[in-house]
Amino acid sequence: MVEFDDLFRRQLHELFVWRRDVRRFRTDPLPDGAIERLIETACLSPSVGLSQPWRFVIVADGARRRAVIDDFKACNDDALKSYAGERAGRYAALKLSGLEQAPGHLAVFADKASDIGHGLGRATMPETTEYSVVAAITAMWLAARAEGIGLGWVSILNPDRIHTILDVPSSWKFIAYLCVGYPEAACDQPELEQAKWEHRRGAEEFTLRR
Ligand SMILES: Cc1cc2c(cc1C)N(C[C@H](O)[C@H](O)[C@H](O)COP(=O)(O)O)c1[nH]c(=O)[nH]c(=O)c1N2
Repeated sequence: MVEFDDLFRRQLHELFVWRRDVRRFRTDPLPDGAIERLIETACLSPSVGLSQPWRFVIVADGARRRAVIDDFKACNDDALKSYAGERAGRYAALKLSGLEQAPGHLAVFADKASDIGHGLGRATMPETTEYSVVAAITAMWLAARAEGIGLGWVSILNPDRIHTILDVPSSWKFIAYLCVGYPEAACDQPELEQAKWEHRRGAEEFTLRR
């Protein structure tokens, strides 16, 4: 049986502290196989009924990547219109994706039609399929950071449009579009906090006792 010592636990904590959502990427490419390795790690994640509902699409085609970037721009323009006054100014100043610079684009879907796992755990909570995929993305996020690779989650996208651009099966539900690459800088504070958009709150604020 594998045991983990205090040094490992301290370093693991540092990994949690220094994992970031990255929007500012260097343009140099990732080593061959880096994204595939991260996908393999993600596949070790928990999933409802061992259904492994995650589906990954490595987006290398230039025209598809450009179409995703165009969709992001359109959705981000719409999002800006939902804010007014000073908040709109702040939103406009945010950098909310590294799609143009990141060498890696990775789309992640949940397969809602798969029989893997024989439905265990999903009868009353079918949404556990999507939860399982999010768990895998979180594992990938941390595994990437441990290798010095940054990952940025982009959700300012139209899911139907992404479906069409990537031409994936209709039973796949779009979960995330991830930018992958080397970050320009490391930081232990969320970028949205640095930009004074929102601040990180302590666990006590989100914990009830009954
Ligand atoms: C489901 C989901 C969706 C998104 C995000 C995250 C998650 C979990 N985040 C990143 C988010 O803003 C970031 O995680 C928080 O600001 C906290 O920062 P750190 O991840 O700690 O750096 C994110 N960031 C961004 O710039 N554009 C985006 O579209 C999204 N979408």
